[in-house]
This record gives sequence, structure tokens and C-alpha cells, in this order.
Amino acid sequence: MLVFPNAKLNLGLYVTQRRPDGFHSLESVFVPLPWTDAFEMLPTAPGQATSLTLTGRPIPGDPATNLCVRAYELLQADFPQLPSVQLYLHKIVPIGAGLGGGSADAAFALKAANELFSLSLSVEALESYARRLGSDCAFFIQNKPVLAVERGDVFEEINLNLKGTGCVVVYPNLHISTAEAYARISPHPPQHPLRGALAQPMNTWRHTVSNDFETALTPGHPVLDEIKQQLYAAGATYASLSGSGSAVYGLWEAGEPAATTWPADHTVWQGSL
Ligand SMILES: C[C@@](CO)(OP(=O)(O)O)[C@H](O)COP(=O)(O)OP(=O)(O)OC[C@H]1O[C@@H](n2ccc(N)nc2=O)[C@H](O)[C@@H]1O
Ligand SMILES: Nc1ncnc2c1ncn2[C@@H]1O[C@H](COP(=O)(O)OP(=O)(O)O)[C@@H](O)[C@H]1O
Repeated sequence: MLVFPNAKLNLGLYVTQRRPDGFHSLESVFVPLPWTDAFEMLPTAPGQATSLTLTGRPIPGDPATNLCVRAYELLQADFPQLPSVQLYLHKIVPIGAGLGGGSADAAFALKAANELFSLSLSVEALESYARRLGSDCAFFIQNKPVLAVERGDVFEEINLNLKGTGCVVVYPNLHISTAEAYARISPHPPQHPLRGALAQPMNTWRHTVSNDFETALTPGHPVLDEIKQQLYAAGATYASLSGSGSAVYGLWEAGEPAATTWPADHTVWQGSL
């Protein structure tokens, strides 16, 4: 079974509280971004072990602990009848970019196994496995715009139609660890709660919708603001850091992005939401 795990963007991100479990509560709108990896899952011949073949962008860390392997092993622990599998991951989405790429691979591995082996797991059951793999992993089970709260793993419906919105994402080849980014934040309630702010026209978001990680990380990484200003210069209606970075995106409510030259070490994706 071949699937295409997509990335996500955060529209606004407020870290509201430090929790007793060491994690943080947040308020953010997660939106699917159609920048994808390619992931294939095939049953192995009897007697063979599970394997993962990686191509594309190098992924730091031991392949045995890759999130798509961990996702499959989580299911195998509860469904011992599951066979070994051959996994193939062609990595395209930048890593440590705030785009949730690893979490997407894990969520799509859960969904692929559920379908390939007819496990009949409900959306709730799949989300519960996903939560055990990463805070933003559960989002990719339903993969639709939501207001995320708690650890970013509890979702509220939000009425937001961004279909067709133009989008440019720029990754400046800077790996930011999510844990380190959280450590730089002083939690506080949002000045403009997201549900209300995002209900207003997109050209107001610039003044009301922000990302706490952007505020915390920009002084140490001026390239983040340089990209944002270039996106606005290219006509973006709204621009922001995604998640804990380092990818910065621009949205075009109408019209096309002006041609922009980016440094050679930046990776750029352009398309529609
Ligand atoms: C910041 C966000 C916003 O969407 O996205 P990314 O920038 O990673 O894409 C997420 O909260 C990232 O979620 P995820 O990448 O799944 O994080 P996890 O693997 O669960 O946790 C990595 C580390 O981040 C910190 N962490 C994560 C989530 C959270 N709500 N509070 C935290 O304090 C913890 O230190 C944890 O050890
Ligand atoms: N399939 C995978 N794709 C990307 N990163 C993975 C994967 N499996 C494990 N990881 C680990 O997860 C971390 C990055 O996860 P990712 O979700 O891409 O981060 P971010 O959401 O910040 O962009 C890295 O430390 C990487 O080694």
C-alpha cells in the first residue's frame, strides 16, 4: 500500500501553560499542507523481519527508531497476528521544520496498517495510538483543519475554508529541536484568541495572529524574519513561522507570489492549500 504523508502548518500558536507532565498546553490551528513524503507498506514473505528502506532527505537517528517503524510496532504489540512488513520511506518534507513530517509518517503508517490488514480500528483508536508517538501525530489521522489544544493532541472543530489559498513555504536549512524551542518560551494566555482572530479577513491576521515560537526564536535566528519580510514583499497576505520552526510560510488570499530569489541552501515549496 502506497500513501503520501503530508505536512502541516500552524496558523497562530500560543503556548498557554506549562503542565505537570513536563509538556505544555497550547492553542493552535493545524492545517494540512500538501507537501508530501511517499511511504509504502508491504507484507514480507514468511520468516523475514520487518525492514525499513530510506531514500531522499537523510533522517537523523537509528532507522530502527524511525517513527513509522515505531508506529507499526505499537500496533503489533496489540495485534500479534500482524506479519512483518517491508517499509519504504522516500523523505521529502524537511525535518525539524515545524511541519510535522515525522508525525505524519507515523500517523500514515497506522492508517496504512489498519487498512492493509483490515484491523477495523476507529478514528478514536487510531488517534489514541498516534498520541503515544508524538503530540501532533494525532492531527494527521483525520488530517483536516482543527483548533488544537492541550498538548496539541485534542481537537475542536473550526470553520475555516482555505481551499485554493496560495502558499509558499521556505525552509532555511536550520534544524530547530522542538524540545529546545519549548524551553525558550514563557507561557501566557493569547492576546487575541485564535477562533475569533481567524474568523476575521486574512489581511487582519498580520496584526492579531502570531506564533510564540517566532517571537522567542527570531532574535537568535534573524534568517526567520528575513524570510518573513521577503514573503510580505512578494505580496503575501499573511506570513508566519510554522510550529517550532524553522520553516516560514506565506499565504496568498488572491493573486500569485511575486518571483523571489532565495538563497541556494533554502528549500522552497509552492502550491495551494
Ligand atoms: C511545536 C509543535 C506545534 O505544532 O509542532 P512542531 O514544531 O514539532 O512541528 C508541536 O507541539 C510539537 O509536537 P511533537 O513534535 O509531536 O512533539 P513531541 O515529540 O510530542 O515532543 C517533543 C518535545 O517537545 C516538548 N513539547 C511538545 C509538545 C507539547 N505540547 N509540549 C512540549 O513541551 C517536550 O519537551 C517534548 O519532549
Ligand atoms: N519518519 C521520520 N521523518 C522525520 N523525522 C523523523 C522520522 N522518524 C523519526 N524522526 C525524528 O523526529 C524528529 C523530527 O520530527 P519532525 O516531525 O519532522 O519535526 P518537526 O515537526 O519539528 O518538523 C527528528 O529528530 C528525527 O530524527
